[in-house]
This record gives sequence, structure tokens and C-alpha cells, in this order.
Amino acid sequence: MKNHLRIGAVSYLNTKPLVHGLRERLGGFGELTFNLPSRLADDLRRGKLDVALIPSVEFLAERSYQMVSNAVIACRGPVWSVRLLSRVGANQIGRLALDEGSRTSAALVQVLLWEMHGLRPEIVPLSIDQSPEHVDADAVLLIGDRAMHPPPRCYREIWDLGDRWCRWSELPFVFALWVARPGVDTSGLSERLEASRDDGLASLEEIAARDAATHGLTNEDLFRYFAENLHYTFGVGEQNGLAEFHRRAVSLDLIPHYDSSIDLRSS
Ligand SMILES: C=C(O[C@@H]1C=C(C(=O)O)C=C[C@H]1O)C(=O)O
Repeated sequence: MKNHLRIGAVSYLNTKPLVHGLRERLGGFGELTFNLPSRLADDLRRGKLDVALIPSVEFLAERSYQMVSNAVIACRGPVWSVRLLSRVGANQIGRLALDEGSRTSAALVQVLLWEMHGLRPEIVPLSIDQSPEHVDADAVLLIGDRAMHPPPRCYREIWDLGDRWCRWSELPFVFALWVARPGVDTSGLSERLEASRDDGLASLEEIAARDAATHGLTNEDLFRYFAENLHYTFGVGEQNGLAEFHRRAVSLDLIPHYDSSIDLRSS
């Protein structure tokens, strides 16, 4: 019998262009569900999903995973939806709260604080329903839709992590990619994922007009987020950016070290 794939995608606005028309395109080939990035990674690991759009750091940490598409969530400058909000100067952060939805940005902020300020702060969680103003920490990392709204005035320093990474490394940054568990037959999948991405990129105005108001954004802002902040194709720059992030995360022991370098080609 032909595979019926269980496919998980990120539930944030950033993913809308990647999944445009995907349900219809999958038909009986697979079913699509949505969740927070960190939960998608856990469900893929536990075998509850066959394929998922997972945080890139989870792919880097698990050698048996196979990248199944060149459709990714990346940026080449400010990303808008990944922010560090700090009550103190960034060089004084002692206690850092990390958005429960994140794995990649959770590692990225630690890489940047180390590289820029030699800091290794104490880490505490920020659950998805917890308000960032009420957590006992010097700074919070926020990702996704809730990071897109203007932050309250209590913060002294605000970092856009895409901007910080791209200026510091002079490379793009890859936040999430489509990955399959080992042993899953993914033939025919990459074409569907890439066709949906291409269709989504050709329909950004329509997607922005459909989703902006329900998220408290203007159509123009959401369009610009898709068109200017985010980047949806895994090219040579993205490959190099991911390899550099891999080295930095390994050197901080945020992911395990392996002898051979990672295979970043998508199938
Ligand atoms: C740009 C973003 O990329 C995301 C960030 C992720 C992470 O930090 O683990 C994972 C998936 C993406 O949704 C965002 O969520 O705002």
C-alpha cells in the first residue's frame, strides 16, 4: 500500500507561504497538521509524525534525519519575528528566558551572547501561555507571531536575531526545514512541498490580505514580512550559514559533536 504520510508544519504566520494549497496538493498522499516548532521536533522524534518542518538545530543534532525539500524558513537580514527583549544592557544578561516554541533561536541567542559578550546566562523556560513581562529573567527570547507586536517599554535593549546573525556572520540564517524520519518513503513529496512554496510566493498579497487582520497586522506589513524579512529557498548562502551555525552551536555544546561534517544537501 502507498504511504500515507503524517506531515507537521509550523503554526505561525511565517509558514503560510510554504503551505499554500499544500493540503489539496497532498490529497491522499498525506495529512497535514500544525503545531509549535519545538512540538513538531518532539513528535518527529517520537514517531508521531513522518515528516515535519522542524527547527534547523534539531536537524543538525540528529544524524539520521533526511532533509526532504529546498523549501525552508530563512532570512538574509532582519527577520522581525525572532527577538531578544532585554531589561538590562545585553552585556549584563544573567538570566535568560527562552520561548517554549523555539529550539533554533534558543540556540542562536546563546551563540550570539557568547560571541558578542562572552556571556553564558542561566536559562529558564518561557511557556507559550506565559506573558514575557511576568517572567523572572533579565531578558526573554520570543519567536513567531507573538514576537511581531511592539514590545512594552520595560525593555532597554531589543535585538532582531536575524539582523544580528546576518551582520555578524555575513551569512543568511536558516530557522526551519522539512525533514523526514529515517525509513520514511518520501518519493513525490519534495515536488509537492516546492510547488506549494512557489505557489505561496506567487500569492503573497492574497495570503497577507487573508491573514493580517486576524493577527493585528496591516496587509502591507504582513506582505513585507513574507517578501522582505523571510526567505524560503535553501541556496548556497543558506547552506553556508547553516554550516557556520552548526560549528558555533557545537563549540558551545548546544548540540553533540560528530567526527564527519553534516550533509546539507536536500534530496
Ligand atoms: C522566523 C521564525 O522561524 C522559526 C523559528 C524556529 C526556532 O526558533 O526554533 C523554528 C521554526 C520557525 O518558525 C519564527 O518563528 O519567527
